This record gives sequence, structure tokens and C-alpha cells, in this order.
Amino acid sequence: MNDFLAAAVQLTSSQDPEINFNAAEEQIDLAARRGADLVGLPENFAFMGEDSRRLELASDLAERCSRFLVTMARRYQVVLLGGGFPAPVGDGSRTLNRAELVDRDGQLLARYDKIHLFDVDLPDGNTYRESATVNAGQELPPVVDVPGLCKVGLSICYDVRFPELYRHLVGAGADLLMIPAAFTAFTGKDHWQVLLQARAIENTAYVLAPAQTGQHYGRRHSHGHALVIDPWGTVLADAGVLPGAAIAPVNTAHQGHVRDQMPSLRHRRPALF
Ligand SMILES: O=C(O)CNC(=O)[C@H](CS)NC(=O)CCC(=O)C(=O)O
Repeated sequence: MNDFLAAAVQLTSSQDPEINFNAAEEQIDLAARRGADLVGLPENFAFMGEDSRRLELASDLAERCSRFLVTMARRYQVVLLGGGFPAPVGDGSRTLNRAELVDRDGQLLARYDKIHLFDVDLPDGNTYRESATVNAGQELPPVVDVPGLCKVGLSICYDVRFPELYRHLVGAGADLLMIPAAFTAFTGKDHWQVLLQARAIENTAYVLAPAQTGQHYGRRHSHGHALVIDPWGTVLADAGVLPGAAIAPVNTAHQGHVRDQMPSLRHRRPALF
């Protein structure tokens, strides 16, 4: 594992993929100029809108997203995560919610289809039924040893509420947990930072959490606060509520130091569970 700069991009994605791709490129460009080696885009970076429109666009959008990630990674020479885009399945009436991690040379390093779907009625009157149009992925997310960086584990958004997924990633050697999201404003204000810090602390791992922010369409508001968190749980960078990025150093010696000082991973009692 080397030392490098990681960027968690924050966007207000809309129903217009053209605008969204341009906004994403602007933030990738800025992050690369600031020296970022690893850049994460949030869930729904290319489209944030009504389900019916998402399904209409899905087959075209999935291809465009994969191509966009390859083009951007090469153009800006960064390792790039597309934190979630619709990939059509079957006759195209349903999708997977897919993340892809691409190397600087455009090579696909890892792919993950979200396994926990957000089917929740919130007290603010908003109802979410991700499973109405999305199929759950059937495989645990991968950990990939990114050449020149570190071992990166993937996940998406609502996954953050399932600590066993991150235990799996850390068991597979992850140093850094990617948690790209489009967290609701309502849940985000109480849960977002707490959950992310918990995942960092309990796994003594870096957390990179790109985010959606602001109003997208209708009543859909996202919480923002893209974060980079260190293995002690300290928030190293917070993108606030405007489009931008949280950028901070990932430091190998520091992770080793934290893991020596707080050896909780070594104190697990798997035999009792
Ligand atoms: O709606 C779309 O356009 C695409 N999908 C999403 O934004 C996903 C599923 S609805 N959002 C979440 O998982 C939010 C989780 C969350 O906010 C929490 O766990 O509190």
C-alpha cells in the first residue's frame, strides 16, 4: 500500500445525463488538478430521476457510463469509481444498480451490483421502493488490489447499514472501503456520518464516501457531505452541501499505526458466532 490522495466527488445529478456527465467531468478534472490519484463518483452520477425515465434510458445509459468511466480515467490519469448506474437486465424492464472501478489505463478493475435494495417508507412521507425496478445483485462485492494504491472494497449507499458486508471486505484484505451514495436528506442528517464513521472505526479502514447533494427533481433531496474518513474514524475531509469534492491523503503508515494501537480486528471471536 502506498500513500496517495483520494477524492470523494459530490454532485447534484439531474434527469439530464448530458448535464450530469459534464458536471462529473468538471469535478474529476478539478480533483486530478489537486493531485487526486483515486476519484469516486456517487451513486446515480449519470441520472437521478423518475424510475420510468431511468428504464427508458437504461440500455443506452449503461454503455455510456462504462465508456465515460474509461475515457475519464485515461484522460485524467486517475483510478475512477462510477458509484452506481442502471445496467439493464432481461428485456430491459428492470436494471441492476451497478458500480465499476476503472484503472488509469481504462482497464476494468472491479464491478459490483448492489445487493441491498432501499425499500423504505420514511416519516417525512417519502416512499422508496428500489426493488420495484431494480434486481438485487447476487454476489458479495469484490476487493481489488489497485496497482500503486491499496486494496479497495466496493459497496453502494444503503449497504452502509449492513456491517457484515464490510467485515467481509476487510476479511478479504480491504484497506479502503468505497461507499458511494445518494443518501436521502431525511435519513442523512441523523445517520450518514455516524454510519460511515462506525464502518471506518470498527474495520480500522479508510472510508471514501462520494455523495449526491441538494434537490434533484420533485421531492427528492440528497444529504450531501461527501466524506473521507481515516481508520481512527476522524473525518479528514467533508464536501459540505455544494457540488465539489472531499479530498484527503490515504497514508499507509497511519493505517498500520491505528491497527497496532487499536487491534480490535485481531480480538474478534469468530468461534462464538
Ligand atoms: O432513486 C434513485 O434514483 C436511485 N437509487 C437510489 O438513490 C438509492 C436507492 S432508492 N438510494 C439509497 O439507497 C438511499 C439509502 C438511504 O438514504 C438510507 O439508507 O438512508
